Amino acid sequence: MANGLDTATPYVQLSRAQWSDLRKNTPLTLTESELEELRGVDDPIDLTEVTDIYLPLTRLLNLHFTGVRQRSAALNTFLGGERRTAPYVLGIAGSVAVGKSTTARLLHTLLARWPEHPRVDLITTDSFLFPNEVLTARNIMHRKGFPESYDRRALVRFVADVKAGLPEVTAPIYSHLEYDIVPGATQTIRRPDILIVEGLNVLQPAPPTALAINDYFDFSIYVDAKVEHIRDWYVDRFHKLRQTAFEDPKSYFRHLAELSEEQATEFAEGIWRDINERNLLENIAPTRGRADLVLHKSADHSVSRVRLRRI
Ligand SMILES: Nc1ncnc2c1ncn2[C@@H]1O[C@H](COP(=O)(O)OP(=O)(O)O)[C@@H](O)[C@H]1O
Ligand SMILES: CC(C)(COP(=O)(O)O)[C@@H](O)C(=O)NCCC(=O)O
Repeated sequence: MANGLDTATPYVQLSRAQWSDLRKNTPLTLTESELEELRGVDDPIDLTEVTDIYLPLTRLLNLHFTGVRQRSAALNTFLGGERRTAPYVLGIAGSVAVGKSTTARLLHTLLARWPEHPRVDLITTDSFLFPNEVLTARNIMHRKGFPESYDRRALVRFVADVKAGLPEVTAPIYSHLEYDIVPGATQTIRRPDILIVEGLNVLQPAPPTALAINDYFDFSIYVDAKVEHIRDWYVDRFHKLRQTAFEDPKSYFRHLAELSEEQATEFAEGIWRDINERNLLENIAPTRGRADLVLHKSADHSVSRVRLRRI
């Protein structure tokens, strides 16, 4: 039990210290100014967190990537002939405001610095939200982020096409500023070594007889924290956004820049309670057990323990 490795459960539980030891000799390839670029709004992540948490994680993913490549080479040998190796797909799940996008952007940068997988792409599932016009027509604007607010069929098709090695696969683009899909804008994924898919619902199981995006995942990470901490982070970030993004004339929330401090807190707590917390409890948290790795954050946003699934 002492090293978390000899329990009978499918999970290995590791303290922060045990996990950070698993960095071994993985070098730090990120500078303070690069980290500044990758950090999310109001995310206090520093280079110690990168060294202690993200370097062991990239070491694990690099080893796992190599294992998956070897497995697919074995299949190719069996089947004969030349076959293109499929991109390795990594899913990142968790609540609104838990810091998934910082995790995803950091892994995007760090993983691309390994010689075995220099081409890493990142997609966030908000690209597959229905446009506000459709959400309004379906009377589900207040359900943005819930499973039914996504074009799930298009999302599954997208991940399946990337995994199948299609030379170019396109996706729409969502703007947090405009709070909507950007009409006509697309992003193109061109056969990366690794595709990171980040979003609230990436671990949702498929409906009967269909496939889900996680059927195409090689590895998945759930970013976890106590609900009351995530709520505080959401409200704090809302205040930060009021002084930054919401001041932009293009911001969907520009009218909120005018609210008093108390009104803004009340507004943010309302959205948290009615939309994001509900979605977390009903749809997102129940998928945590499906993740290969859970990063558990404490009140100060730092990762305090890690759970790795070994079978
Ligand atoms: N209203 C907004 N305006 C601008 N940026 C936003 C807004 N809401 C969220 N963001 C940014 O969008 C990204 C995704 O946020 P979110 O879905 O809450 O996930 P997470 O906090 O887990 O990364 C974050 O980088 C966040 O800072
Ligand atoms: C855009 C989101 C649904 C997240 O999308 P994801 O990329 O995780 O699929 C979320 O950040 C959001 O805007 N939720 C709606 C409620 C709110 O404004 O907080």
